[in-house]
Amino acid sequence: MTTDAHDAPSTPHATAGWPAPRARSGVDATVVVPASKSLTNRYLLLAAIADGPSRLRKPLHSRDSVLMIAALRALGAGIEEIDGSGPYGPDLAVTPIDFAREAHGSVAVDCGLAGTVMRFVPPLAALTGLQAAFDGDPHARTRPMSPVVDALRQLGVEVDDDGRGSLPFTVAGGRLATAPADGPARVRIDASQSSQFVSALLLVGARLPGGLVVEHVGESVPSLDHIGMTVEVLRASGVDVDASAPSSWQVAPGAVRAFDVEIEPDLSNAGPFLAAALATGGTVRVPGWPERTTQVGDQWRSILARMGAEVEFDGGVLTVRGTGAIHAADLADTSELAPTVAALCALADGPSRLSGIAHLRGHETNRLEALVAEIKRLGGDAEETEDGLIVRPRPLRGTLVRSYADHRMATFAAILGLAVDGVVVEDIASTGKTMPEFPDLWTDLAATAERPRPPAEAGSARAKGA
Ligand SMILES: O=C(O)C1=C[C@@H](OP(=O)(O)O)[C@@H](O)[C@H](O)C1
Ligand SMILES: C=C(OP(=O)(O)O)C(=O)O
Repeated sequence: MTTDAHDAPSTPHATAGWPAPRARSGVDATVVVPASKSLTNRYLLLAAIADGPSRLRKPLHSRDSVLMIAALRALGAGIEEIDGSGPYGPDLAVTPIDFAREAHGSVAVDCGLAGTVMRFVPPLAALTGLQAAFDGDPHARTRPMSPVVDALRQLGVEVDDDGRGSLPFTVAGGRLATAPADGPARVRIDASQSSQFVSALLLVGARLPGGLVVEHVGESVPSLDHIGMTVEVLRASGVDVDASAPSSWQVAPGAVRAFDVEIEPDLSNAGPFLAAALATGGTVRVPGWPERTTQVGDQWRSILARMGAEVEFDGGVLTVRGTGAIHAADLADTSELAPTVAALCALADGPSRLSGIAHLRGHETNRLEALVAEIKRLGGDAEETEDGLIVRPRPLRGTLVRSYADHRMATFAAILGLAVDGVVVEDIASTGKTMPEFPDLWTDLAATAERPRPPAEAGSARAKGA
């Protein structure tokens, strides 16, 4: 289904087309992947409500983390860049918000297109007593928000949204951190459109004087791994979270312990690089892969093996070898991994089905619609189902692939560009949302395919730490 929206440029500021590098033989690279967006932004927010100064080591520096930092500073946290050990920028030192101080006045929060900012920060604003006006990119205004607004109203916080239930809105008072309580506050929300609605409330729950119970009512909650991540980072900071009942979470009141943490690489963003091994019949290694993680991107190990790769995990390095075959797949609940999986499906040996991802219609763009439109634009065949996609491989031809300001649509196009002549990616700068280094890393990766080398030599893209 191609719509008018999908024939329009992604953003008013879209960069000119980026000719995607083609790889005519297998890539052979070690890629140091920058830090996780989801972990960086959770730890930043927790540090802002912690009981003392915290440090984030090897954090992400991207548009989404910059927006989170600006929002937290506006609400009273101190955040400084300090010497770091990460290859992609300094560490971050965070001084928490002083909730004992009377807070007056109003602040503006730019959410950009960051779900973690637009969903996680409003409940924090409601803790402070400040009036906070939230807005974001044009498409941010269409992303689902009303469960956060509803939850704040259930907690007695005034939210002025002119009845829209979406950005822009103002959290206009409420001082949840000091509200009297004789038991946990309770909210009931429908989180079927985003797990971030639940995470947003759990993250601040311990700072409510009686704690917080969040109950979900409605269809199933998507991206459950991300709620697991929220629960785990809270518990690691000494917060008691009961997640034992289905669709219900209870956060006990108490201090959020200050921390010193090293952020894991972003395993979702590792996806396009690992997919390059399959798309080119090459080898890609990602060092620093955690032994244990709550990141959904750990699923690459099983997904890529099912699609035909040899996958090995040894000494903290994940190695993916393309075998020349890309098998069709029937995969459920791939969450934010889906655009990368869809690129491989378009190159696979038969039709694939992705299910359990209806909520991708509320991501940076309507990803189901966008993926179908762009696969078709490339000469492939795909269709939307109620909760996902069917992708039928066809011979593809190069063209300008639209990004819709969506970093994962840009990287989807880059993967196909490795295997198809003449792919041009619109607005490659959209990758700056979570990985500003993407164009350089990708160019380095593709160059390893062209380089003649003796069989024993391992090529390397930014092989720092490898
Ligand atoms: O909490 C988080 O950090 C995220 C949760 C998920 O959102 P949805 O539940 O809306 O899919 C994921 O897709 C997003 O990229 C990051
Ligand atoms: C859905 C995503 O982002 P956000 O955090 O903006 O929801 C994503 O990065 O795939």
